[in-house]
Amino acid sequence: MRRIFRSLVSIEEAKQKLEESLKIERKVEEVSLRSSYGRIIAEDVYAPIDIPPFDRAAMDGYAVRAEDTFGAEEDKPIRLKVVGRIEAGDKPEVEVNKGEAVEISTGAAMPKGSNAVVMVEYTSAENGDVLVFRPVAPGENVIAAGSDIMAGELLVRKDTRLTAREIGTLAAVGITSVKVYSKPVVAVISTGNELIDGGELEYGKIYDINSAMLCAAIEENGGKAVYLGIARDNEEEIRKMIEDGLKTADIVLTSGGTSTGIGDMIYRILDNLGEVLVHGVAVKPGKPTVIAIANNKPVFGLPGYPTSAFMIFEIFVAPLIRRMAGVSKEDSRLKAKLSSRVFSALGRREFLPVNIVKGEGYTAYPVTGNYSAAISKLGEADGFIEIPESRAFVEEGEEVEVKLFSTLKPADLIIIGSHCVGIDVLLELMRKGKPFTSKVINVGSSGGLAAIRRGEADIAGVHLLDAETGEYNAPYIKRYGLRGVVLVKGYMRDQGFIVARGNPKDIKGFDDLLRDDVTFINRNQGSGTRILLDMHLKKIAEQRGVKLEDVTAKIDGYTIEAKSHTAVAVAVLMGKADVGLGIRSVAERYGLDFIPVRGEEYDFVIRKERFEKDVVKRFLDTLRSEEFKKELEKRLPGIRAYEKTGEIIEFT
Ligand SMILES: Nc1nc2c(c(=O)[nH]1)N[C@H]1C(S)=C(S)[C@@H](COP(=O)(O)OP(=O)(O)OC[C@H]3O[C@@H](n4cnc5c(N)ncnc54)[C@H](O)[C@@H]3O)O[C@H]1N2
Ligand code: MOO
Repeated sequence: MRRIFRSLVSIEEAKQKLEESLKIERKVEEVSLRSSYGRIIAEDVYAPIDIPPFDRAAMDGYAVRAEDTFGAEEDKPIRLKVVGRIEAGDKPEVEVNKGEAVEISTGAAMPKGSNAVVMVEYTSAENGDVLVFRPVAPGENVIAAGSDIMAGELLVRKDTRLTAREIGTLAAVGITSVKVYSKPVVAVISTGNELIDGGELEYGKIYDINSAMLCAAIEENGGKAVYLGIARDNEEEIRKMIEDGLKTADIVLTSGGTSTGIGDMIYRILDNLGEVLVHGVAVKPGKPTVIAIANNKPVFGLPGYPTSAFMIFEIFVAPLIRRMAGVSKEDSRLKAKLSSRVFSALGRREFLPVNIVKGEGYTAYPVTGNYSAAISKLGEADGFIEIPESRAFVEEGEEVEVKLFSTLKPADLIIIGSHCVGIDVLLELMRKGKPFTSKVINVGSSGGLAAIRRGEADIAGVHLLDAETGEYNAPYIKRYGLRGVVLVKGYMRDQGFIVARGNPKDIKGFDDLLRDDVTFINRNQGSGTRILLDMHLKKIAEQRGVKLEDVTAKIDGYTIEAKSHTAVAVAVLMGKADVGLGIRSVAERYGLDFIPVRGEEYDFVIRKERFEKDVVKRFLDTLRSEEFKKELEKRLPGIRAYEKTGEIIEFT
């Protein structure tokens, strides 16, 4: 029988159960000081000796009795008898008596009787004597014993993370090894027949994401990751790997196989090996989480979806590793306004990854789409917001608290708008100069214009076709009432029909879409490609003297909407459709044929005052460069610079 989650527990309940069943031990080990960087010291360390251990000369010169030099002047030097010489490292055998001096070098131990050093610059050697031209005060140019560190002083406090500075201090007092907390060992197992670890990707297979990601997250939090491999969806194999993990590790993590499907068996295995504390948490993402105790060790069955696995790791596993490793972490949070309304699952607390952009205050851009399955969304995010169980949505503009993954580093260049691979090439060329950081947020053309209005984006990439005039972008800037901005003409993207290789259905134009033997795949409403299609269909309707609906009704597949150019190409590749509209570069990537319809003008909107930014200037220079033009030709067929590229239209 399939197991349906009996009842979801809240995050707090799950943590409580884990807390009650776990005895957290912090193990300690001794490591050499030289290899202790970044470790957490497990003891208070007191200085066993004074540093410096003896009075020592701070300058090259002569060790003297300060009193003997009183009254010395440039034209009335005092003569002292030189009775010896001490180098750094020597044990001083001589003594300085009244009227005597000892030649001394920086770092050498001061001889008995002396209490100051006259710098060599203010002396002159003469027949075994030295003439002193300036007086010194007692203690001058001498570093007193214990003045740096006094024996018995606390040097480094327990639980401190050792950096170069602490390590230097410990080295000063002769410490060569330190007690540090052992890194908790965390075993990582991926499960799933579909997973492979590099190599050629057969259809149906995917590369293992979770193990590499989790191993890094373990190290980030102060643990030691041990990767055990990929277990097939086979109860025996998974159980053996978990048992191996339990033998060597303090914590065992699996990912995948936690849910209720046919291949999902982690629950059963852990139920046999130990005690399952939690099966199902009221959280999104990460609902099908399993937490168990086996051999007195915690075992976490993380969900298979990468973002789900990561968030559950952050919520439950990371704090546990840090406690065992003695690592502390400041939560860093900030308040931001939400860029657009988001819907959330009632009854589950949602941890929604967001991207932070600074305009007037901070704006949080939620990642879009099915983010629990999409790893790249997590890579782009700066942190996440928590949406309570009781909320079905959070409104655009509402203030939210963002918990940051790490310190927020504002990017030098922020581009928000419609996605285009041409931008990636442009940024790559810009990077040949001075290094800079950039953030590209893909929220569609209209989202880009909104970000320009709010002052969040330096640059917005847009391709909005005005159905009335057939003109790109400029009509929309007017319609949006944007002022103080410029439209920089970008490049052309060839739009056309994507068809199977050899064009077996002989598609020549829009009329062919109405044929009975042709199946079409459409794009989503609001996309530029869809507007282009409907513009042409309207023309056909006018020519034939019928309504637009009569034309669209004749197209098999008009109501089937793909969300991206790539999705259109894949539908054609798999034979689900004969034809779709999209850009040439995607058709070529999939080895499909392409019949051009028209060029789409992809442009950039920039606030005028941002032209003062160096990176914005460089962006423009690169856009207009011959190199960019060539690089586009070489790498992105169907995206091309043209005579208008770099032209500027002002909107005042
Ligand atoms: N009928 C139901 N189906 C699903 C439910 C449900 O409640 N009822 N829950 C969904 C939710 S929510 C999640 S989250 C996932 C979690 O499922 P599993 O933990 O059983 O994981 P799998 O099915 O094995 O994998 C899910 C997904 O992730 C991919 N995956 C797995 N491991 C890796 C890895 N190491 N690297 C990259 N990708 C990985 C896997 O191929 C699947 O695509 O279940 C939903 N289904
Ligand atoms: O719980 Mo699943 O992790 O929503 O995607």
